[in-house]
Order: sequence, then structure tokens, then C-alpha cells
Amino acid sequence: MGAQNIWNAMEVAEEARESCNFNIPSSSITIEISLPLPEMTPQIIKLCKDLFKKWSNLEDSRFSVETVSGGITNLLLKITVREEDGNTVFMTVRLYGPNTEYVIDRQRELLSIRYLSVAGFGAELFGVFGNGMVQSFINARTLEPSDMKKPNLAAEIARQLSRFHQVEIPGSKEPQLWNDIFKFLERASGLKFDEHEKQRRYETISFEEVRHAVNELKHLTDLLNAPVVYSHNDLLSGNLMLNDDEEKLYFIDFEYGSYSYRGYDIGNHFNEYAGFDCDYSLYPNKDAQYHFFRHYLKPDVPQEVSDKDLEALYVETDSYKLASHLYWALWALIQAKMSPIDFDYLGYFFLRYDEYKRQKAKSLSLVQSFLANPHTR
Ligand SMILES: Nc1ncnc2c1ncn2[C@@H]1O[C@H](COP(=O)(O)OP(=O)(O)OP(=O)(O)O)[C@@H](O)[C@H]1O
Repeated sequence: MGAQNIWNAMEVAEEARESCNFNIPSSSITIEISLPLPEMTPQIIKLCKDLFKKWSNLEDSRFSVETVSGGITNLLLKITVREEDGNTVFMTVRLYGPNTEYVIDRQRELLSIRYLSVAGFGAELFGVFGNGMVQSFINARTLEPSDMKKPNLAAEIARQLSRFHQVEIPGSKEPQLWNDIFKFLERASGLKFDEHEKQRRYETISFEEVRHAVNELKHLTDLLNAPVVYSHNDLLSGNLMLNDDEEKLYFIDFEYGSYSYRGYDIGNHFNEYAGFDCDYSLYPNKDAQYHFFRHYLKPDVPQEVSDKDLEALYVETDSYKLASHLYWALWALIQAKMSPIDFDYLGYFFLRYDEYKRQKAKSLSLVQSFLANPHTR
């Protein structure tokens, strides 16, 4: 994962276009992400004119550019274009953050965006350029962590996730979870920090122990033969948007999407109930999980889901939630070294790894007794 250079977006666009037969405008322009907005604005306008030829003669004053979010990973801008016929177009321009190619496979992302947007998910892709992409602006509010547990919203997220998991993305259907975790582990275990304090904290980590944890969990979860689906893999509140008037829920941000285990996507989502403070006591209880599973497994007739199917998905989700802790813990270590963002990524590693250790015994014994009981399978 992430082996390609982000600057090969043109090749990526070409490949996506060829394989999907979609016509995505592309531009070779790259935009320096660290520029202040007033200096960046003329370059963004130039980019829009280069991508969308119908605007090439439109006056610059008809474009306005504002910041939507500095995100943890990217810079997102809102572009408003007032066309001469009175029509107004709203778009977003996303600039990839520096070094994000170490944890994000842009080729995989771009291909999936195309197919997911055709299936009705996320923003529409309008164009790609050297270090980013242009998409439709979604008129909706971003959810808060506490929204996700509201029964109506949880049911809607489950229904949408069920549909999302049915989308077929061309290419290999091999689950990527463990490949990604092993790649992260390899990278994360060979880091060196310039700052003494960071290096000291990093050296307290036993990678032998982490490797053992990964192998043990892989071995056990493999025995579950969990269904493999196209997974979002980062379904946190910030990636869920809701238009309250239309009661329409949007999944956004497919940067981490890949074929993976359905229980992983759900367990990862449940871990996000912990919110920005990482309060894992907010992980949904069994009743709340069953509510979600019913709407996920049988969106039209949730009450008809069998106890056996509920229990199986409960065990699957509960074991893969551990994999989500390991994944994001290792991701954080790489970010601690690579990301220019001032965030305590090392601290985040310990938060996720410690939570894995806290949950491990209970979750592993649950899956072991499930596997040992032929009636549950
Ligand atoms: N197409 C869109 N239309 C309107 N708002 C959007 C759109 N895409 C993203 N946003 C808003 O910008 C925020 C950040 O977007 P996104 O999660 O894609 O960026 P990111 O840089 O990957 O952030 P992070 O790394 O924190 O997840 C979202 O939470 C949402 O509020």
C-alpha cells in the first residue's frame, strides 16, 4: 500500500478512465499545499479553467475559494463558480497532504471513487490533477461522534453500509487488511526520530510483541471465514454527512477503502463511537450492536434476522475490532514520523495499542468459544 508516488495522479486518472470507460478531465497542474489562501486562489482558478474548458474565458472574479477543512490528512477547499447564465456551481478541491502516500494508496482510492459515486456514494468526481482532485460539494452537516449511536441514524448507517458492501470494484478482490497491517508493521518497526523524547518513547515499544499480536489475531480471525466486501475502512463521524431536510446520509472519504472483512468495517466503525477523546467506554453495548446488525443484515425486514446470524456477526465484529486498534496504532507510528501535522501520533499509538491489550482476552475467548461450538456455526 502507498508504494506509488502521489504525483503520478495523471497515470492514475488514465488508468481509471481506461478501466471504467469514464471520462474524467485531468490536469498536470500541482498546487503547493502550504500557500496561504490568497496566494493559492489564482492557482486554483487556473486549475479550474484548465480542467473545465467551458470556463476558460470566464472572469476570475466569478470564482470564489474558501477553506472547508484542514482535515488531518488533506486540505479541502470550496469553490463557487458563478456562470454567465446565472447558474452557480459548487465544488470542492482536495489537495493531498504531504507524505500521505505512505499510508494511502491513491490509485486504489481513485478507482473506487468512480465506482462508488456511480453507486450513489460520496461526492461525484469531476476531475483530477497533479496532487488532488475536484469533486461535487455536498450540502450537508458532518456528524458528531454522539450522533452515530442515535437509533434512527445507526439504522440508516447500517442500511447504507449494507449497500456499500455490495458495490463491486474492479481488480483484485483479495482482502487487504492483513497485507496493509504487515506493511505498516514493517515500516513502523524501522523508524528513527530526530527528537530525543520521541525516540525514547518509540523505543519502549516491543515490536516482537506487536508482531505476535498481529499473527495471533490473523490466525484466529481467519478461522471465521468472514465475508470479504468492499469496505470503507474509516467510517468515523467526520466521514458521515447528513442533510437533515432531505434526511439523506452521505458516506465520504474513501481514502482507506479496500476489499476487507465485513466485520472489520463494522468493528472499526464501532470503535469510532469513542470520539475525539478516545473514550472506549462508549463502544456500543450488545443491544445497540444487534440493532445495527439487524438493519445491516436485512435492511427491509430487520426483525427477521435470526439469533444465529446476529451472534455470528457479533463475534466477527468483536474480533475484528481488535484488528482496527492494531491497524490505526501502526498507522499512527508512521504518521508520527512522516506527517507534518503537529499531533501527538505517538500518543495515539499507545491509546490504540493499550485499548487492544485491554480488550484482547475477552474478545479472543469469545471467538474461541464460538469456534469450538459447532451449533453456532
Ligand atoms: N464533498 C464534500 N462536500 C462538502 N463537505 C465536504 C466534502 N468532503 C469533505 N467535506 C467536509 O470536510 C471534512 C474533511 O473531509 P475529509 O474527511 O474528506 O478530509 P480529510 O483531510 O481526509 O480529513 P481526515 O483526515 O480528518 O479524515 C469532512 O468532515 C466534511 O465536513
